[in-house]
Amino acid sequence: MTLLEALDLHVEVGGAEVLRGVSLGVGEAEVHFLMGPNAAGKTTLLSALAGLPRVRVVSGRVLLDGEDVTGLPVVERARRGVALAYQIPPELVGVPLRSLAKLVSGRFGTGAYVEELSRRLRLEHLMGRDSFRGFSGGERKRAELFLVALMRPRLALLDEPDSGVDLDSLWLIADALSFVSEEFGTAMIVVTHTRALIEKVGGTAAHVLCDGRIVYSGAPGSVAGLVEERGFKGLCGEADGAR
Ligand SMILES: Nc1ncnc2c1ncn2[C@@H]1O[C@H](COP(=O)(O)OP(=O)(O)OP(=O)(O)O)[C@@H](O)[C@H]1O
Repeated sequence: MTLLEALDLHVEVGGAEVLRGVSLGVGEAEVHFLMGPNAAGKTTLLSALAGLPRVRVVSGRVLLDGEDVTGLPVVERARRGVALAYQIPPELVGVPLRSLAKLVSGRFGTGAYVEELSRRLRLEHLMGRDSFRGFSGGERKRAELFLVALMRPRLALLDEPDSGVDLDSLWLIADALSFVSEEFGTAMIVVTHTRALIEKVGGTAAHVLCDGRIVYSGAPGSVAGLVEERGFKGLCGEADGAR
């Protein structure tokens, strides 16, 4: 059965329509990439799927395991295995990363993976420091992915897990995404602008969102190649012309 289905979603943020009819299906353990120009609505889509109150679903539905969860709050969706990683994680003063990892892994039964994941993401030297406090951009992104992975979600919604990271961190993040997908069978929607990440992870499909609509979907490598070749301007412009 399809794990997650978005059906003709129309979503408003701050009174303006941002998503204008998005439909998307994600099966168990599938990895989907979401690409698109700035302000296309990628974060808004993840927020709507997670159930964040900052966005308002005007029409359309979100189904989880075939059940309509459109009206369910974020905690209820989290209980059903949906985890959302923000673009900018908050600093937690007085809470070392090790304690946070212990708390999360204890709750989700993933204690056996703390060491392996912290090693894969090269976080060992940060485990004693306050979570996210003074972390570099790359360290933040790696630490956040670490915590989301420890939740062993059924569906991870990852908003630019590679933003601002150097090439070494990019490979670590790609490796961790593949590991989590294979080891936990976690399905993912990953927002990214990075072709190298998509090619390294592989995955099921990539989608291009332009001005609140998905205009292209296909095999991850070929969609990423198309984006590089024609640019969002070309792709989004073409879709506009076809309407
Ligand atoms: N609170 C708000 N009030 C009004 N407009 C908003 C609000 N939050 C977001 N928007 C608008 O919604 C649109 C989509 O934003 P969103 O963050 O979803 O884009 P995105 O595709 O994730 O962009 P980026 O690649 O830059 O992260 C933007 O035009 C943004 O300015």
